[in-house]
Order: sequence, then structure tokens, then C-alpha cells
Amino acid sequence: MPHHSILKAEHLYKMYGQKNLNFVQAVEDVSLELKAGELVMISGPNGSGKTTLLSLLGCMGKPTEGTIKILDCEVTCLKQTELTDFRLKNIGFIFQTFRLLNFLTVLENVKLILNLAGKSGVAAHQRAKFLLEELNIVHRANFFPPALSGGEKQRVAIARALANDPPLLLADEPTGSLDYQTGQSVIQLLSNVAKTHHKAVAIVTHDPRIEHYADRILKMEDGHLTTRE
Ligand SMILES: Nc1ncnc2c1ncn2[C@@H]1O[C@H](COP(=O)(O)OP(=O)(O)OP(=O)(O)O)[C@@H](O)[C@H]1O
Repeated sequence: MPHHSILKAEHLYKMYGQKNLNFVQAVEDVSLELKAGELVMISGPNGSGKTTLLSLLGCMGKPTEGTIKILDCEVTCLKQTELTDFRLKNIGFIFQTFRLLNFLTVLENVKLILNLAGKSGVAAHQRAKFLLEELNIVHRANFFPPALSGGEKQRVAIARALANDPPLLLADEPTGSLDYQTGQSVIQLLSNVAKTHHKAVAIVTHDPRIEHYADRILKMEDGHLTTRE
């Protein structure tokens, strides 16, 4: 069962462009809450604002209006430098295209996130190894990403997202580049992560298989959430 609140967004708006000039209201009056231990799916047609909403929740972009609280921090009030540090420690991101660094090994990709958060040496090495073991990909620790399959890359990306033990995981079409079976196992993994690691996991996706694992399904249309919280 879901537990305490991890994220609370209230009356979010995001406008691109300027009024009367290539103006797009991508997110309009969205309020939602994400709790520890739950997997929430955000679905909706192309252009309905899903990715924009996810980027606001992940503090990658500032809302035009509205507030976001993650744990006890009002993130919409943080300065850019504070936000970078906050994101590193509190939010794990998973993308359709994995976004691994091809010139680093699998182990180094995970260690880098730990290093950026101030953890280094043996502790960082052991933590990265532990996560790769947990995600069943430790046998590829010294490989470079281009040598991995899509499913293997996504496992590494999930290990990296978990590196600093963030309470919030955000995934944008995490199965979009994977075949059916691999996609299925990645979804199971994310569901497991929500339950066993007590993370709040939000997934933007068109993949109907995720519905089965979702504790809640939020639907977007024209920038609005059509399912009320
Ligand atoms: N950087 C940007 N500048 C201007 N308009 C943008 C920008 N990013 C997104 N938009 C517009 O905002 C609206 C919402 O886009 P968004 O990518 O959030 O939708 P989506 O639901 O994720 O779509 P898809 O399912 O196709 O990925 C669209 O009309 C899009 O064209």
C-alpha cells in the first residue's frame, strides 16, 4: 500500500512561447500527489503535455505558475544551482533512449552519479556493484553501453537512477525502444522498485501493459489531467 507523500504539485501551468506569439499552453492547472511505494502511469494522446508535466515534476523546467513540493522542500523556490544538487539526490530519471554515456563502462556510468553527489572511492564502487547485482546486470559491469542490448541498457539506466537512493523515480516511455518481452521485464522491475524500495514511480507511456502494474492511471488531454485526484 502507498505510504507517505513524496511529491505534491498544485495548480501547475506551463506555457511555451509568449502570449499571442507561437503560444502553447502545454500544462494547464494540474494538481497531483505521488506517494512512496506507488507506481503511477501518466497516459494520453501525442502532444497532450505528458513529457512537459514529467519535466516539471523532475525540476527540469520551471512551471509558469504553480508549486511543487518534494518531501519537505518547496522546489519551485530553489535557485538553479540548488536545483541541480536537489535533483541529483532526490530524483532518478529513466528515458526511452537510456542516455548512458558510451565512453564509460556500465560500472562507471553508475559510479558517476554517485561521484557527482559526493560519494567516491570504495563506498561508491560497492554501491554501484550492489545495484548492478540487484538488477541482474553485474556480468556486464566492464562493458561499454554500445555492446549491450536495449533491455540491458535499460537495466543499467535503472541502476543509475537508483544510485543515490532518491525517493522519486520518473520514467519517460521506458519501454518505447524495447521489444515486447524485454519491455515486460522492465515494467516488472520498475513495479518491484516501487514496492520493495518504497519509491514513488511515475511513468509517462503509451504502453498499455503498464496499466496492469499501475496503482493509478492519470490521463492527460490538452494539458489537463482528465482523471481527478
Ligand atoms: N520546448 C517547447 N517549445 C514549444 N512548444 C513545446 C515545447 N515542448 C513541447 N511543446 C508543445 O507542448 C505541447 C505538449 O508537448 P509534450 O511533449 O509535453 O506532449 P506529450 O504528451 O509528451 O507528447 P508525445 O506523446 O508526442 O511525446 C505540444 O503541443 C508541444 O508541441
